[in-house]
Amino acid sequence: MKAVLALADGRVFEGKSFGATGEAAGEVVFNTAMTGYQEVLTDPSYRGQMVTMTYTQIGNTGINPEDIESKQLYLSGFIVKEYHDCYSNWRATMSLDAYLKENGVVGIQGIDTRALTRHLRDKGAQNGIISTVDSDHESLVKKARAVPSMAGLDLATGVSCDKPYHWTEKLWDLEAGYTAATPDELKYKVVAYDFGIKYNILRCLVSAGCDVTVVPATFPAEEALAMNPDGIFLSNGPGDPEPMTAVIENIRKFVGKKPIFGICLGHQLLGLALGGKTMKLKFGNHGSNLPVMDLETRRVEITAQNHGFSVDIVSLGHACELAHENLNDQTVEGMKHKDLPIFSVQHHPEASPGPHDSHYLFGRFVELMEKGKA
Ligand SMILES: NC(=O)CC[C@H](N)C(=O)O
Repeated sequence: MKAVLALADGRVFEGKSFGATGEAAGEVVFNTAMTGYQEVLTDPSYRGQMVTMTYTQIGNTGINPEDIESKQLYLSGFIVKEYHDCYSNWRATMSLDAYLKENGVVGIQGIDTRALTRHLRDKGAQNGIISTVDSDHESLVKKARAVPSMAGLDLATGVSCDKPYHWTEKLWDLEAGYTAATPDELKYKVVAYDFGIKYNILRCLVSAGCDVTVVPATFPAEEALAMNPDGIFLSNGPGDPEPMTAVIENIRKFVGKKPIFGICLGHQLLGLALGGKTMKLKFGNHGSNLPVMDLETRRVEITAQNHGFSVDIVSLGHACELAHENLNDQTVEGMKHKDLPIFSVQHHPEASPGPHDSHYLFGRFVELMEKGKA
């Protein structure tokens, strides 16, 4: 069946349908990871977006029940060059096509994803429509233009959990698979704010020795402080951080009281809570091969990223300093408070399926909590 992708600026790509049929809308972004499409599909931070993979063959490893990053698929469309229905992996239980169909995600295959990526890189990420029911270019472009802009959208509050819960699962082990931590392994009490949290972040926290209670985005700081945690964690999530004013106000109440660690949206919300500003980037960074320098050690790490917004470090004045820098576009990759045990990164140190270069950041959080206890 024919499928068409139309962008708001009038560019149109014709391809073939895979996954669910129908019509989907969202901001079109490109992801440069060569592996891990399943993690992309289940990353809540992609809510409201349609993702094109720059890697050309997608589907080869099928879908398995262990590599999901959340309870459902959040992106609204999936765009690939060459879909492979014949999958091969020892853990796979179904094909990507069947998975997208089961979850109602519209896909398009057989388009020139290199041309699409170059277009997005030159013109910037923009809204689009994938359709299997309308093939009229003019009508589709019109629909793409009517999609609301990502800037100004609070999408995170809607993907958060409803009530607090406890997480005990550790990182995956080749022989044992996923196992739960025993109480004696968990030394640091952490309240983790869920703005669309990825499972592997929770596993990294637990494997680093954290006793994790996950709480909804709107959970009052007073109640979190009453739990007497050793540290506060702020998660990744979709959308623009700026409209999340109540959440930002809530985060401010932890400053000076507890060690804080933020990842991606959590990092941006922390920047805003500390009085800084955020901005939308031209096309952002989405992939698992992005070089970053830790300015403290001068070590370069290859990171996984998925963001369209960024913190303006200058707007933070003298409170925070730049701690990590993106070596591709020189954007703010991490910051740390000059006087308080507070730090955050724009990239994803939990990176599942990898790279694991930035795993040490969970250790840094634990060190801050250990100092706080002492
Ligand atoms: N992965 C994330 O947390 C993404 C943060 C935010 N939604 C952005 O696009 O920049």
